[in-house]
Amino acid sequence: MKVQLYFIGKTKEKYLRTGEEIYAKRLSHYLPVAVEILPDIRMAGKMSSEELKEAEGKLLLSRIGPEDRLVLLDEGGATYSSVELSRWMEKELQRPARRLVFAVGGAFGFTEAVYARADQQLSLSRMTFSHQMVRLFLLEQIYRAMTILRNEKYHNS
Ligand SMILES: C[S@@+](CC[C@H](N)C(=O)[O-])C[C@H]1O[C@@H](n2cnc3c(N)ncnc32)[C@H](O)[C@@H]1O
Repeated sequence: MKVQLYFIGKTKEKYLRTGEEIYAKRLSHYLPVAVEILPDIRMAGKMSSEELKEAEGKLLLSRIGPEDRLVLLDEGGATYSSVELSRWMEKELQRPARRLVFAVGGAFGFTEAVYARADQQLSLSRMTFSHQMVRLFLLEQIYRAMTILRNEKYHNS
């Protein structure tokens, strides 16, 4: 099954972009994976945080098909150890869904409409990270999960 990641707006920091590219490339050796950066909303500076969130949410939902499995990255979501995440991935990849879609929210998170469409929420920690850092952490954790499933050396504990 194809794995799709949606990130809202360009990653501004080069050190994070470089890391994302490295892990997306590594991951592509294990899975058909695509990362799409949803374009920054025009006139965002003139919008309230609610308006911006609404516009970002509509853009994200326009990309999601009825047969997609949508997993939102959210600090309030389910937490797993890396080994548990690998087992979770294994199960997810066996589902009949068209794509396994991970979405990282913008700076203000997701709207209720996006939460309502989601099939699951996944937390990387109870702590809040910047939306741009989460992208790199997510890619690294999916990559780590795939190496665990293949019994490869990357994961050491
Ligand atoms: C700065 S956070 C927004 C936090 C804010 N509490 C909210 O949801 O309204 C931006 C995005 O980063 C992601 N994020 C931040 N910390 C995370 C964590 N610990 N686990 C999973 N995703 C996280 C989520 O996708 C979130 O929507």
